[in-house]
Amino acid sequence: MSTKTPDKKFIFGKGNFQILTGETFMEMQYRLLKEKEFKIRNALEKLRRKRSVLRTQRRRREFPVISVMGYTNCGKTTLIKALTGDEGLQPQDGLFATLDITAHAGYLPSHLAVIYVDTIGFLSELPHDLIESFSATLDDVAYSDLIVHVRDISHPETVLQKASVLSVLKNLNLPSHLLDSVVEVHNKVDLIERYQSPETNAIAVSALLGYGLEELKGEIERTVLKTTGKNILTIKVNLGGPQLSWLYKEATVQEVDVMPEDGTANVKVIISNSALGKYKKLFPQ
Ligand SMILES: Nc1nc2c(ncn2[C@@H]2O[C@H](COP(=O)(O)OP(=O)(O)OP(=O)(O)O)[C@@H](O)[C@H]2O)c(=O)[nH]1
Ligand SMILES: [Mg+2]
Repeated sequence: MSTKTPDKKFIFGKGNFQILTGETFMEMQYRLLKEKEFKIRNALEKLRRKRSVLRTQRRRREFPVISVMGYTNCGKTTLIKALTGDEGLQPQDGLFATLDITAHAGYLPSHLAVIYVDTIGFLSELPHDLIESFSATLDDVAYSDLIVHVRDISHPETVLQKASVLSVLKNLNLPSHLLDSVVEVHNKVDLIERYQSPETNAIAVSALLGYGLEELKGEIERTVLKTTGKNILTIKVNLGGPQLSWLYKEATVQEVDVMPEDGTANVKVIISNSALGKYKKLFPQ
């Protein structure tokens, strides 16, 4: 499982500012990051134990949940492995390699932690009596924040497969915000010479060779920030007060720029609308 701390270069910012408690600024940031990592681990553990945690109100959840869907064998598990570095994942050549829904943590370019949900692959010729139980495994997708639709672009029937996936998605009664914001991924581009996507919005990747992953993460981040009502802001804080610790706990701190002269710092954060409201109430300017 990937619970790597985000890029130290960004997080640790400048200087080694001495805080009144005797803990250095670097030590404090390290401790706060550890606490954050602990929180992510807990959230994942809960997801594992109880899939219906996905049903806790979308808006109140701390980590955006991204459902990775697509036709069987298109490379969903390989892609999640590449995005999260989760070595426990086992892609396989064959139908229905993934038989249960699992959750995996990853980071987007601005250090936003997200949870990717690996789902069971679609198949158009699914026997009739199985369709219902297959759809039941996808019930919880309705509670995710974003759907990533992976396609095996090298498959001779890729267009039919897309149509079949979209038709199942339509029948799942998903909220319209999910259907309208699907990120389409064209996978296995390494098998096609000089691949040019006919769909302008699709992101071309090779999950196996790691091509196009940064572009995909960027697109996922932009869409997730939009759909979850999060903001990227720079907030000036007094290092003697509790603001910085609060932001580490309740938001995603991206960058801390310390001004040793006056004991303040400019803190770049990703923060939800609701956490921002709380912050303004707790720490009025
Ligand atoms: N050449 C190539 N092969 C890939 C790529 N991504 C995945 N594969 C291969 O495609 C096969 C299926 O990959 P999986 O990740 O298991 O596919 P899946 O969508 O999770 O499959 P199910 O769980 O069965 O629905 C494996 O043999 C992968 O190695 C890619 O970008 N390029
Ligand atoms: Mg799989």
